[in-house]
Amino acid sequence: VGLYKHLTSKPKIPKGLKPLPGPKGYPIIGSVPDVPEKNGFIKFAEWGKEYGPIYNCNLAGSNHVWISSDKIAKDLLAKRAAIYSARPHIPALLDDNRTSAQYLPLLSNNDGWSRQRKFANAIMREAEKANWHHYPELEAKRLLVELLDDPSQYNHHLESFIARITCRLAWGHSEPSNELKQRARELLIGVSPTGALGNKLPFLMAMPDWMSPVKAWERRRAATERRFFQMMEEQVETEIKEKRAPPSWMRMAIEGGKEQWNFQYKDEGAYCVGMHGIAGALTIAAPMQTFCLAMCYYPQYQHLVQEEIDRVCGDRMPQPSDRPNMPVLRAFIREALRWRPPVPTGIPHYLIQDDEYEGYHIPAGTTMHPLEWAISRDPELYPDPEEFNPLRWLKPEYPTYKEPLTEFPTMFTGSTQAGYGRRLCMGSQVADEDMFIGIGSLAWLFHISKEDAKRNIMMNEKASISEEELNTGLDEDSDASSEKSQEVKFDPTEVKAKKESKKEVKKDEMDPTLDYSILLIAKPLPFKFDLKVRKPERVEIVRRQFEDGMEKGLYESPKNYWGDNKGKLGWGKV
Ligand code: HEM
Repeated sequence: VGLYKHLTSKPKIPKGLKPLPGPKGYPIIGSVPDVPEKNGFIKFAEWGKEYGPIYNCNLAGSNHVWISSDKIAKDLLAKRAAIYSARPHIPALLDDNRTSAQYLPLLSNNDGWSRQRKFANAIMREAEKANWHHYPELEAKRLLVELLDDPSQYNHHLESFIARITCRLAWGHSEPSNELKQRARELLIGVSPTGALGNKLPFLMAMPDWMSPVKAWERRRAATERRFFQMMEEQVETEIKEKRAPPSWMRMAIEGGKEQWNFQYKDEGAYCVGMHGIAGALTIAAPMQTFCLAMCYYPQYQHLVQEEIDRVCGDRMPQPSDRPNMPVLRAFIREALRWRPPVPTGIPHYLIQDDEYEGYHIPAGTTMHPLEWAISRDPELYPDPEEFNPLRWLKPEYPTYKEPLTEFPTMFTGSTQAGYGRRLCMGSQVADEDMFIGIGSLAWLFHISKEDAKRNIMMNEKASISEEELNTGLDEDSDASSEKSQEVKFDPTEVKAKKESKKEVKKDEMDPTLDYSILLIAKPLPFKFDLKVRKPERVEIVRRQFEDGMEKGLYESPKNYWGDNKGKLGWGKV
């Protein structure tokens, strides 16, 4: 009875204030049954239209507030950051994410968080000064060759591209990239509300391992992760002793030591570096895959980015110094992030003290969601928000247009996708560089289309993709050839409005551009498309450069860290 009373009790509303509106839900479980597992963020956005840009929702006894407006998110999460910067508890992890100083993005704003953010700032600035050691350009060559040789594994190659850059930044080597991808995937499952069962049924985490497979899975995940991070630290330590350690975040952690970074437990530096590796490994691959998807369904725009690349780069691959000269490429990237936000529900903040907003009461203990999906669909700011339309960043008649075009549009940095207030993403500059070079290189070499896709490119290796993705079906009938539309023209000096060709986007569940994975970071599920080489001479150029790099030993092969994977450590079943 006590538990029932606790779960069904409503917070007391101080005099003069109103409760936030929101769906009523059911006793105890609240609105859980009304939220579909797939694309739940669309349901939350619909409720935003029904109840307003800030509303309240009970989910299994805990209080959640969903924000669909950038202004409100800034008013609360940034301007009142002192009380809105903690994180909610994630039940499916063994150690308390808020205090364990393992995962910086999941820590509450305590000493561990300040210490690690300081370290993160330093490693990012240092790597940025060194132009990220040109790792994105180096890995872009390997990516293109892999796509030429085996396009059917495109998602594996795109994810490897990102993971290899992050591994090089983190530890100075690309060989742990497959392991990093798996670590990222497993942690993502562990922390996603739609991932590990322990997040839906927290009591499973209180049982002994033999009664709770989900707890045993988490134990193996956590142990494997710890050992992996330790091994990487040991490797860099040895290399430092032997004076052959490439620059890396781990090397900075070791050389600065406790004196500089004030790490409080033995593996803290290894975790902080590893966490940055993980944060980078999957997030950036999502917009890269979204870009390919958008090119298939909005073919009228692709020639714009190709023209720009040909004009600026000719037969060499894009490089970081091209950035000011390529507003169109930046606009495609910014639009891909807006159209399909990589973290559509946002990463939640947690309110530590009762608050009031515009006459509404928000009780302490509320989980606050900046709902990126809805925030990036504000029709005032983004007319026809469901359309992928890169011109909204390039033509003066759109509210989002900003000059000078040498600087705007920015890509990830400065977008709402990077979060709010004191918890702003630490990796936005890495993300910008990786996406600019990665997506730019794809558009430099390939024409992406669905039109001639005769083969099924769904033969993903198990190693490249998680079970939830493998299990989701492919709509064999979907074919973009019916989506042919006129090419759109864009002249940067043109001021007058022109009517763009419009394409109808189906908003029902069958819309293939909404077929995304269900975890916290959403990426398109594998889909059919065709990669056609645009200029055969570019193939020779990129192959030659890659072979040169191979001869110089610049490209390491992936390493297997756990042998047959049957011991206490290794890849969990996902
Ligand atoms: C396109 C790629 C990326 C996206 C969409 C993304 C998104 C986000 C979001 C939404 C947050 C939470 C912000 C908040 O709580 O208000 C975040 C935090 C964070 N991100 Fe990123 N991120 C990306 C890339 C990266 C990369 C490449 C790194 C590092 C190499 C990184 C490191 C972090 C860290 C450490 C935090 C935690 C900051 C804190 O809680 O204090 N992210 N990111």
